[in-house]
Amino acid sequence: MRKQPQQPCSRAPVKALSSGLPLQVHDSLDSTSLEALRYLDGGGRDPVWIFARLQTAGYGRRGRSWQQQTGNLAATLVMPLSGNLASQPAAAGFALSLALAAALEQSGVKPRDIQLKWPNDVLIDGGKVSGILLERHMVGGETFLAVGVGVNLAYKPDLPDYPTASVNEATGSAPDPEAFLDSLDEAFQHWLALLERQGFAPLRDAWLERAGGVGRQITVRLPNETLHGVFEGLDETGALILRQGEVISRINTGDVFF
Ligand SMILES: O=C(O)CCCC[C@@H]1SC[C@@H]2NC(=O)N[C@@H]21
Repeated sequence: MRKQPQQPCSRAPVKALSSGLPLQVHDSLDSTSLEALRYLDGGGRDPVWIFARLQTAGYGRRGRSWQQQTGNLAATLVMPLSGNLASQPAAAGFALSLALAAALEQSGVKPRDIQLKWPNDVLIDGGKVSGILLERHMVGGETFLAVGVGVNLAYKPDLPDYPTASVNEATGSAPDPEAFLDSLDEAFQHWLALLERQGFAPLRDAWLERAGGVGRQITVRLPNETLHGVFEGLDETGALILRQGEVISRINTGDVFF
């Protein structure tokens, strides 16, 4: 029988998702990913999803802030980094992107309107509907992965830098965040199990089938420079392969624009 997770930092109720994974439910948190760190610091070791109805200080990749209002999804899964993920933690981001596409379809978003954008964004009609944040934590000699995910279910933020989307806008109704997380987790566990059985290749193939910009000219903004080239695909670690004339680069971090 699965052990109940320790709850060192909160008395948040714990439910079980359909997959059997426990779910901590918080009314309000600064950030589910910060709570994940507190969970580990407080001695928590078992896998757990941490979910907040309201998140007041969410953050994203490269230190950006992540706006979330009640009605949208904010959650972080803490899990030991083991198996194939240990050598390839980035695969978790591709597995979760694929799971997001499936959960969005289940919520009524048309498959043809859903597109994946490297590394881990999911778009509806070109607008960003979700973001994924992967963080590695070393605690007591063990390594854990915190997989944070935010999804615009009910509302989309108005951002100056890029277009955004919400499920509500796409389908006319907003799924319940906990129900959406249940379906997301189920699909995520499916892709993680496939990663364990067959490695990254089937995830890479499935991701590329739904990805935007493949085979086309794209722009990649890196911390210190901006590159233009053809998006050739992903390598065996999930790095983006960019061709500029005869020069092939493998990019591990950056923002892509189609
Ligand atoms: O696109 C990004 O930059 C990633 C955004 C990740 C946001 C989620 S919301 C749940 C979790 N808690 C956080 O503070 N961030 C992640």
